[in-house]
Amino acid sequence: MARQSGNQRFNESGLPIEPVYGPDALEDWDAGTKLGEPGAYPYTRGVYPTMYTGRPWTMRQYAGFGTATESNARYKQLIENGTMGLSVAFDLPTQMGHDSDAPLAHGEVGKVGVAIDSVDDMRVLFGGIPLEDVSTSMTINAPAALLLLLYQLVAEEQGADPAKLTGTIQNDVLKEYIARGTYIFPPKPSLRLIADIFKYCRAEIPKWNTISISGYHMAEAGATPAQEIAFTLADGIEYVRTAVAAGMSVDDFAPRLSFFFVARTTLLEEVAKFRAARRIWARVMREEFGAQNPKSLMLRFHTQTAGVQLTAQQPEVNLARVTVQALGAVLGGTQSLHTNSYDEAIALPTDKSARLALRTQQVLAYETDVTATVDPFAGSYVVESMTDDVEAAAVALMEQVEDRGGAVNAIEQGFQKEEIERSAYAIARETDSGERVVVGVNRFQREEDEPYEPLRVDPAIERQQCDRLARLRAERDQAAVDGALAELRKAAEGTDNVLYPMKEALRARATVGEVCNTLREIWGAYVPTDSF
Ligand SMILES: CC(C)(COP(=O)(O)OP(=O)(O)OC[C@H]1O[C@@H](n2cnc3c(N)ncnc32)[C@H](O)[C@@H]1OP(=O)(O)O)[C@@H](O)C(=O)NCCC(=O)NCCSC(=O)CCC(=O)O
Repeated sequence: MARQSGNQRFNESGLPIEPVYGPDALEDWDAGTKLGEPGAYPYTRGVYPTMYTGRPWTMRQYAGFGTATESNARYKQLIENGTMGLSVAFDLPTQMGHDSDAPLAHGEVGKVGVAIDSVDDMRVLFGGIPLEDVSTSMTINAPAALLLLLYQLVAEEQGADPAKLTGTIQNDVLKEYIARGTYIFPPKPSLRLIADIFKYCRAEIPKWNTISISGYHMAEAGATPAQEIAFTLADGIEYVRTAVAAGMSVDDFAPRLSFFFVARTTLLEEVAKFRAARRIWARVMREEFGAQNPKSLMLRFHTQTAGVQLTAQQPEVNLARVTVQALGAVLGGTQSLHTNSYDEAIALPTDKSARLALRTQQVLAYETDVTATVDPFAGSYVVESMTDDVEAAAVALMEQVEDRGGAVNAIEQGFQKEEIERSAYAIARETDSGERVVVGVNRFQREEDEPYEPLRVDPAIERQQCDRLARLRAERDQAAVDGALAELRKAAEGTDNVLYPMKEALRARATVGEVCNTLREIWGAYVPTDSF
């Protein structure tokens, strides 16, 4: 919502927003250079010439909880309801590279996602789902290589050709240091691992999107739209530099970089943000990195509607919020979309709320006219002006990151985190004072909400998962596991690609925790230098 100071109103990025925009707003504006054609440089109008007139975005609902068996059932239900791609949520122990029976995992098994300890669990997770035919996103970062290899192992067991596998691993560790927190190793070995993943995928799984460079979590932590894209693109630049320094040519990996942003209820600014992000990335890739392949210049992105804007009070109102947020993502040209369930501010989505969230996307895709024409806001006085404004603000922030020596150095100096904290504090202050209206929270409240029965994860799941692990350790060929982990250790100490020995260890049924612990012993664990 627009904030006001005196007579001047400001958008979420803190930039002035005028009550009326007219031709004078675009006086020096040149459609040829600012817009180009859809599917052509600078990709302001979208990455594909036909966009949704050719094919709708991928409806990709993020899901996963409890054991692999329960999550498998949810995926099948989503597919039956018309979801177009899978998106796996892992529990915290898996995300941190701990087995379900590790002391640190206690109380967290299966809570915020599915618990995956070994290839046995992965086989159950995708049982009955032909992996050659579905595209799967996995929200996994520090242990991304492991989960990707487990996926490949299960796909191969199904008889799939790895060259045909499509999907995405999040694999974006830099934003974990800034906003999300599931890092394991320090930046240097983390970046080396990411370069190993880029090389491995190019050789073995060439259609896989190797990373999902994410601003979503920064936005959820309070980043403004300009900060969200600036810090995300700055992380992207760091990854490109890392891969180039590791000996790859930019066009060998850049076509498989992907991005992930939030969509807020401030629809006009969000559309401007997506368009600005595409323009900046295309320019950076062409001018700074000399990319030649058009696919290297295209910023392809997934969007999730803003969870932080959902309220526990009067939760059905969230359906309206999610619709507006999703509409912004579509008008901004997203490639893939997750719409949150209306009950997500309270608990894990129920079957019904998950279905309603997907139905929201289907209404937008099939009952409205926004898919009938590409980039409907092109030439709009206000949206083009805002696109320029958000772009300029983001570029200025990216320069501040560069002045600090790039994304990693800026992270080590606490720059991005401090900037985001400042924005989050401003939002909290405005909400408390009522300057920022949140329907049902600081205006239009009700005395009593209707009763709501949330979905809860059964605590017995942890016991079951520990029993599975005990069985696995008793059954497997321990000498084979030890030998494979020794090979992995050797590669991690040297410069060989770690993914090849890692795959053999996982095939021999080494667990996620055992593989990560082997790497922890060599690479150490990251300790944040927090200024808060
Ligand atoms: C690139 C994206 C963004 C989208 O990939 P998709 O496969 O869905 O879409 P796509 O690449 O655009 O399209 C698939 C294929 O169709 C083609 N295609 C699509 N539209 C076209 C058109 N109009 N004309 C011609 N071709 C077209 C593309 O070229 C591509 O083929 P080719 O490939 O052959 O060109 C990917 O990375 C992705 O799916 N990301 C999802 C990430 C995600 O779900 N994250 C959840 C995070 S959840 C989270 O983190 C929040 C909570 C937490 O903290 O845990």
